[in-house]
Amino acid sequence: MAAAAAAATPTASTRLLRHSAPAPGHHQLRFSTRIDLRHRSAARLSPAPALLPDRVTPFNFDADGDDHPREECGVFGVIGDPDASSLCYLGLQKLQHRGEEGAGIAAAGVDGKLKSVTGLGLVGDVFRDPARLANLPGNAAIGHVRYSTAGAAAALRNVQPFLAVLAAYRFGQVAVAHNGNLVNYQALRNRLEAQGSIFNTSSDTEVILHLIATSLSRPLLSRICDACERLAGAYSLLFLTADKLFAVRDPLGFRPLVMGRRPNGAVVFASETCALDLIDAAYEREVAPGEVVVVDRRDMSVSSACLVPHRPRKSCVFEHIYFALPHSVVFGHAVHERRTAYGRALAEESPAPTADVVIPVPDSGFYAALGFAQASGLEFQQGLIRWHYSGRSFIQPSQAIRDLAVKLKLSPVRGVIEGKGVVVVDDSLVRGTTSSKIVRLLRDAGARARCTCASPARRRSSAHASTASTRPARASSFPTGWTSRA
Ligand SMILES: O=P(O)(O)OC[C@H]1O[C@H](OP(=O)(O)OP(=O)(O)O)[C@H](O)[C@@H]1O
Ligand SMILES: NC(=O)CC[C@H](N)C(=O)O
Repeated sequence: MAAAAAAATPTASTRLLRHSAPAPGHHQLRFSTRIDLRHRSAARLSPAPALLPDRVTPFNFDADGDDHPREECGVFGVIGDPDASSLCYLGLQKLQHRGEEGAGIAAAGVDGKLKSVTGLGLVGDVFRDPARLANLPGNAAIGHVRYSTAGAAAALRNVQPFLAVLAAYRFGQVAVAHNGNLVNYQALRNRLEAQGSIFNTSSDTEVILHLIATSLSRPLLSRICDACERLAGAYSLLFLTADKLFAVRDPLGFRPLVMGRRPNGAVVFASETCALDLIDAAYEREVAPGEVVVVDRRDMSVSSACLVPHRPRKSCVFEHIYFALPHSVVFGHAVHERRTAYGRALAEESPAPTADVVIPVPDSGFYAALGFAQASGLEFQQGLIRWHYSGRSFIQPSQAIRDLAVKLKLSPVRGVIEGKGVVVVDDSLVRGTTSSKIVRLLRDAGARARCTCASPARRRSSAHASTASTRPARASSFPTGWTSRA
């Protein structure tokens, strides 16, 4: 059929089409390719470097001036387990803190057919109806929780995994889940559209599928490598086909991706080790920066390929400061140990000899405050209570809602702080929404509060995406009464 279409259509045309009448909640994308060979040959002769924009920012910034980093997203994949989609659901629940805008799972059935279910909102909401998981049989699945970097947050079509049919090729269906931000995606998209590709979403992730579809390499692994070599920015990716699961990490290792194994031999990939722990998968190792790991479900063989020669890592420090859960191991280091060390450093740089008590801004400020208290010999107390029915205030969509969310989220414990010199330690300040509210909360509760932030101010941006040299909080955004590390 694709050949007939190609004959009828002289121009190159790569289509990513939604099924004409998708079932409610289903987001199945059809990727049919009609390509003019002359056009494609010409494109192959031109150089294919990663297309870099003139200016890149450390984090993705919204056009509406919402200048917070939007780099999270969680990916999870399992292969070789009959309960793959249920395990995926649990893994995504554990990664919920990495994205609350949308969630989805794609699974490969025993017949080799891929199906996906996606929806807006939390994992529990998307899969509230048990029929949705039941509709995803098979022993391999990948999943995604989204915190958008490109493309509308509230659009179902942008929720991953994307499921595409490479109709003109024997590879069949491919599903993809992506954590990261492609800084050259607009340039790539412009080029692909000029060559006839038709995009179905406004997500940067979709360019990866079009690059795979238009690559002339064989087999699919080579196509994936070919596509990834054109990407600039951050990508930790999971691809699922009828018989394989591919895990890919960008050459600089911006975003985390780990690999583990269940007692029954099933291989698991996740953004954070906390999701492995939950499903009794033993942590084996990180997917190395620039590596592609391939697991074949027919014999469960695991092989590895290298995208590009080794380059120095540029892992995102914000993973350790805020994004990841404290019991995860990220970039080979325990997150809670890193946070405690940041708190100790803060105490050394800004001692508080006259304070009575140290309190954290829960949850993610906990270990930094503990480190501060340990290093300064001060009492450590829970002076703010976190209300857990609200999501992470940092990832709420509008400022007005964020303001109310902080009030809803944090309440002072008057008995702990009243009349005392209180050192308040938070892990990070992004917009200052939380910190400015805390100053008023604590003053009203009768405390003499000194508010501190365990992250140094961000002094400069680095190329591509958030990196170890990027400081997450901006000095200019620090509200009155707050200090940070130098
Ligand atoms: O300066 P802001 O824009 O307010 O963002 C920074 C705040 O957001 C984060 O907490 P979050 O509400 O996500 O809760 P958590 O620590 O429990 O994850 C972070 O720990 C800070 O408290
Ligand atoms: N935060 C992320 O990793 C988001 C993935 C992808 N760029 C999206 O916008 O959906």
